[in-house]
Amino acid sequence: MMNLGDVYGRTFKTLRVSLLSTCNLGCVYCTVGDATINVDKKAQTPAAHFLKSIAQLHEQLNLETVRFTGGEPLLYHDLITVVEGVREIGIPHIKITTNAYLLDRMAPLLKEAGLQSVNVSLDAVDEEAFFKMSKRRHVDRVLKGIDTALKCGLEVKLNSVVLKGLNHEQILPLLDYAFDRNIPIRFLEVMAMGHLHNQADQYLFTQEDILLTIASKYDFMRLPRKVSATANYWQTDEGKVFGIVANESEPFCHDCNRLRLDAQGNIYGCLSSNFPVSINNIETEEELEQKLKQAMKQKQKVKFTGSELSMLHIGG
Ligand SMILES: Nc1nc2c(ncn2[C@@H]2O[C@H](COP(=O)(O)OP(=O)(O)OP(=O)(O)O)[C@@H](O)[C@H]2O)c(=O)[nH]1
Ligand SMILES: C[S@@+](CC[C@H](N)C(=O)[O-])C[C@H]1O[C@@H](n2cnc3c(N)ncnc32)[C@H](O)[C@@H]1O
Ligand code: SF4
Ligand code: SF4
Repeated sequence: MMNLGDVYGRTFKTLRVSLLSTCNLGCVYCTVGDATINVDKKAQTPAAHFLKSIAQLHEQLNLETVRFTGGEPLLYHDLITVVEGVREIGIPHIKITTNAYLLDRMAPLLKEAGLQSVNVSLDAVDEEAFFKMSKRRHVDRVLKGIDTALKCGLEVKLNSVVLKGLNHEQILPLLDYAFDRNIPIRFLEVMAMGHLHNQADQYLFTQEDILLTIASKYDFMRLPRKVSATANYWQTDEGKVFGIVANESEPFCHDCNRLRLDAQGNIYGCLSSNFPVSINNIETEEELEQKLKQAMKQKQKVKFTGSELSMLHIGG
């Protein structure tokens, strides 16, 4: 095991695994979304490839968390095998970020396989607003998936991207939906990438805008930020907690502990890096250490603005 750290003392403790790069929704702000499903399972990376890389990385880094993402991870053909595999490797926290369109069917199987936590991306509870954001009908499918996940005993959190003029009026309905069910919710500032990368300023609803909206209904105070967290959190006078991932107005690169692995066997030290570092065919610890050092150099300097990310590829 190696002690990898950069000049800011950052290490890799959370591995985000992009299982595939296709999706069944077409979120207007996303690099992935075009509402097409790649049904060719043979084109997807075999579970064994992911598990080999994850085991090698864990051996070097003593990972605390694996988070599956994509694309849409619930479309990955062998998800149960990779979740079970990660449990066997011994990584303590196994999580997923998903649009939950297929979660109703998958939640019990995932729980059984060892998954603990689900971040559900939900930008609206209203059907028309959901369609505007995701280009898909049937928000009820997502809501049913959330109910099933909760019933199975999975921890659930919500992620809601806010776009000015498209869904900002959903902030309070989303908040009330989450508060009623005691589900933590985080609002996400849009990052300047994907289809909107040139127009992100026009759609950006900032942390401050979000707080002003919530202040029209609730009184709240800020909570101390947890180390390496993506979100800032507040607590209302009634004891309900909500968060904001303020990628644009309050970047959180200074204690970032995340490493990304894609379906081609490449690692990236930063979500915004466009430079793949392949760990395919790595056999020795020394070789992997060199690759990890290369990836660590990709982390953003402590100050960055989301607009610097425009044009770059980002996989969840
Ligand atoms: N800039 C940046 N954004 C990130 C990073 N990790 C996640 N995000 C963004 O944060 C939002 C929420 O991502 P999630 O997949 O729920 O991950 P998370 O916030 O780390 O999840 P928790 O562990 O539950 O806090 C998404 O918009 C991600 O793109 C990161 O390392 N850097
Ligand atoms: C890329 S998605 C992949 C996982 C899954 N398909 C989902 O939507 O949860 C991961 C997270 O990134 C967020 N995201 C995607 N594009 C974004 C953008 N331009 N700005 C902010 N967040 C974004 C999504 O809302 C989601 O919460
Ligand atoms: S945010 Fe997630 S659900 Fe929406 S298009 Fe992107 S990958 Fe698909
Ligand atoms: S932009 Fe890069 S360095 Fe900054 S928090 Fe995200 S992954 Fe970490």
